[in-house]
Amino acid sequence: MQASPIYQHVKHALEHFFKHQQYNFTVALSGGVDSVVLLHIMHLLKQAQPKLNVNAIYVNHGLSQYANDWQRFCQNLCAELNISFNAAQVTINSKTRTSLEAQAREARYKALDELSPAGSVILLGQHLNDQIETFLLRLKRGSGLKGLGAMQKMRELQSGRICYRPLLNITRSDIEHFATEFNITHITDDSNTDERFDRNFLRARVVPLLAKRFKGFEHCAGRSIELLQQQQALLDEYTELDLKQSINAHQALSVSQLTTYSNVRITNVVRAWLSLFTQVMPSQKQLLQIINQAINAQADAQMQVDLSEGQIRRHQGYLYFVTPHILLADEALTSNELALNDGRVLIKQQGKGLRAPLPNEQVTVRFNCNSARIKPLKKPGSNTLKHWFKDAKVAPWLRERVPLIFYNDELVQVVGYFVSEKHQDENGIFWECK
Ligand SMILES: Nc1ncnc2c1ncn2[C@@H]1O[C@H](COP(=O)(O)OP(=O)(O)OP(=O)(O)O)[C@@H](O)[C@H]1O
Repeated sequence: MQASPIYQHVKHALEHFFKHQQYNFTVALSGGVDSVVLLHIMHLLKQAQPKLNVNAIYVNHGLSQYANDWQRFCQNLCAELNISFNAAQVTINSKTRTSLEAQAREARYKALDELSPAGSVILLGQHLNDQIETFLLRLKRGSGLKGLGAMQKMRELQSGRICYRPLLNITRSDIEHFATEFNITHITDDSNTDERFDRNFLRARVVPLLAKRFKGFEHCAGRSIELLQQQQALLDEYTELDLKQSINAHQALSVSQLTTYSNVRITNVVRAWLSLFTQVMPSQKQLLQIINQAINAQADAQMQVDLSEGQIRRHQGYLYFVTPHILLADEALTSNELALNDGRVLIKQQGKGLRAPLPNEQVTVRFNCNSARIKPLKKPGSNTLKHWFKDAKVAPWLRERVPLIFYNDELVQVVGYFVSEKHQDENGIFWECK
């Protein structure tokens, strides 16, 4: 086994971790041939490298009638190899197969992260054919450079945990040969052969056809994917530089800086800027609309482009991403200033206004809460904000920009207009917006 190219490959791949004194690994064990082979290799590596700590986790999605059998299989295998084992039970309730797979994946990573010992690297069994199938699925969807780059060998989860795919350059058939040669038993998931599903169709029909016709196709495709990843990494570095050049301290984007760039570079930096605020990228059409309005509209013209999670506004030569709700961070209780996303600043002043918040009152600033109620000082009775705005003849398009100060869920100040009678204090505080 030690002489086999797969063992040598994984050993070589992990040396990078050993160099950094990282010896703790958790195998994400599904019972399928890929992760089972990976587990055997880690078991062997442990003999050669005594510092190595290996454990395994099986995530039981409860989706297959065999899920518990697979769990038992994994548990027995780990007992045989003297590798500590854990299983996590997750619940998935989705209707379509695509969203089901996505949910299962998300739940799986979360469970793996939660159950893995602190600091250990999670090892996943995806191989070169998984990678090519992912590439082809993305090609079918019309993805760009990033999407076609498919899976990264190394990935960092939100928590900072590292996931690593040491078999990503190895073909499925090499893994299967290894298992046959060394009599390694594993489970087979029948649902992987149903060709109504795109990945299975690519796996059973398309990739074998290409591999038969073009010698070395899988490795060549793998090399192309690695090149795409490198080019994306390079582009990311340049994008970072452009973004740094183009934004100010409030993360607003300078229109005059944009105009020094070519069209593709503008589109690229606007996308990168938007990704600071939202995961949902606008369509190509919306993006062009933003760029056109930002650059071509008269300097004093109002600009507003609505996106799903906020609006793009222009103010004194800068673009702002304005979200409807801005929550004050806890430290804002003591801090005297808050920069709003549209370039204005909310400043806490001492004087006639509100009593200070109590220790159990969280201070937040919100926008667009027309149905919130308040009894303003020197006004008759309590009513909705909509009513008081109307009463004070505030133009409708200005109302949404008025910061509203809440103590917990109670509206206490309509900045620039009203203070709550119940919360008033002659020697208190008030918020001003500049
Ligand atoms: N139930 C499971 N428990 C633990 N690990 C799992 C489980 N299912 C899959 N894995 C891990 O994920 C790897 C990839 O599995 P598979 O190809 O079935 O998942 P996938 O849905 O394609 O995931 P991905 O989106 O990450 O490619 C496996 O080799 C294994 O390491």
